[in-house]
Amino acid sequence: MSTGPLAELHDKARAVLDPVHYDYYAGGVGDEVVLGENEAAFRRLALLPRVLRGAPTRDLGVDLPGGHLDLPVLVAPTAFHRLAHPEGELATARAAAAAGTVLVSGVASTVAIGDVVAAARAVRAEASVWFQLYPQPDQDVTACLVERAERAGCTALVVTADSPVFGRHRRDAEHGFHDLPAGLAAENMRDLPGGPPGGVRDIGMSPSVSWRDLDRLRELTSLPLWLKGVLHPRDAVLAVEHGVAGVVVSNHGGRQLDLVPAAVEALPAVVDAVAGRVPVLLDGGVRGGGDVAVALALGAAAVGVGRPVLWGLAADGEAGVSRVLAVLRDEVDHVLALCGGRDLADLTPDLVVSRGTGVSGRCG
Ligand SMILES: Cc1cc2nc3c(=O)[nH]c(=O)nc-3n(C[C@H](O)[C@H](O)[C@H](O)COP(=O)(O)O)c2cc1C
Ligand SMILES: CCCCC(=O)C(=O)O
Repeated sequence: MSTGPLAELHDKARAVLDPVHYDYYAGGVGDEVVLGENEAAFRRLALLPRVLRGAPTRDLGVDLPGGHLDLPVLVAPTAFHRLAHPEGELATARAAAAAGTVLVSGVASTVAIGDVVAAARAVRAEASVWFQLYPQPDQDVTACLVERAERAGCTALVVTADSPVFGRHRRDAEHGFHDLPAGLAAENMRDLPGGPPGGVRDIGMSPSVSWRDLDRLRELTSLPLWLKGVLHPRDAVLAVEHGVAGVVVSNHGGRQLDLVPAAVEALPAVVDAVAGRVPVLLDGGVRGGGDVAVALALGAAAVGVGRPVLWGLAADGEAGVSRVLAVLRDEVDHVLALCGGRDLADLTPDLVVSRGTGVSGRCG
């Protein structure tokens, strides 16, 4: 059982959420093996701190294609925030902007992207919001979504590649949860080609999605493109060859294929394959500053958090999301100090060892 401020927010969220919506957020695919492994894999890793090389203050900033982060944690795209809180994505956007980080706002947002970006910019004029999308089976719909994101002022696109079909979530099937409650909708899907006038189209998944779709997106927009949901190092290389601005190592929070490795276990091979050509992000199972530090030491430029943000939002709206980001910021800073770091570049791979296997001598 975990304790601490983030676990408390999770407990509060569980208490206030409709159990069906709690299970939608919390659940994973299949037997939820990967869901558990994402967190468990971090527990199997340890940090070997360096001593006597500290600094009075630490710089946690990261520059990425599409925006600067004041802390190496951004908000991963998660669907339907108005299930958690009436202000939904508006509250999340304000909290992310105030913390100086990026919100990756999903196509499956219950607030239209233009309103999400406006909420972030009202808090901080230079706030960056990225737009996540699934390439839609109908290319006109994809093009329309990209245009909406550009018009809204998004500064990057995140293309999710791990969902050629949707994962089968048993908790949702058991509850019969298939539709949003009345009054909530995926607002970015309103008034699209082929959809009902004024109404909302379903978000499509396309089993035939291919690298050609990524190329088409590159032709459609000059925004930096991130490819999310990469686990195989060969795909990371292909992504670089297809001109992505960055790669997100992710197993969708254990919600797609229940056979894959934990995100942090897939990270090192992708980092090796990419070889510094573009930044690599990781999401999945990050639940504290120590996890952030481990992921960065293994080569991630920053990490995304999904469920912790949803728990903060459900527990206390904008203030709850702000608290999640403040806790992570404070914990990363503290761990970095304890590792004798002055900035994030001091988190190097030699600081990460496996728990329970001894420490082999490396003096690089
Ligand atoms: C409720 C929920 C909805 C999600 N919706 C999306 C989505 O619409 N698009 C997407 O690319 N990823 C989505 N994800 C995956 C997250 O972006 C991210 O990969 C994952 O949540 C990270 O794991 P964590 O929750 O352990 O931090 C969703 C995750 C959750 C939990
Ligand atoms: C069509 C909505 C997709 C949401 C999603 O990606 C998830 O629940 O994991």
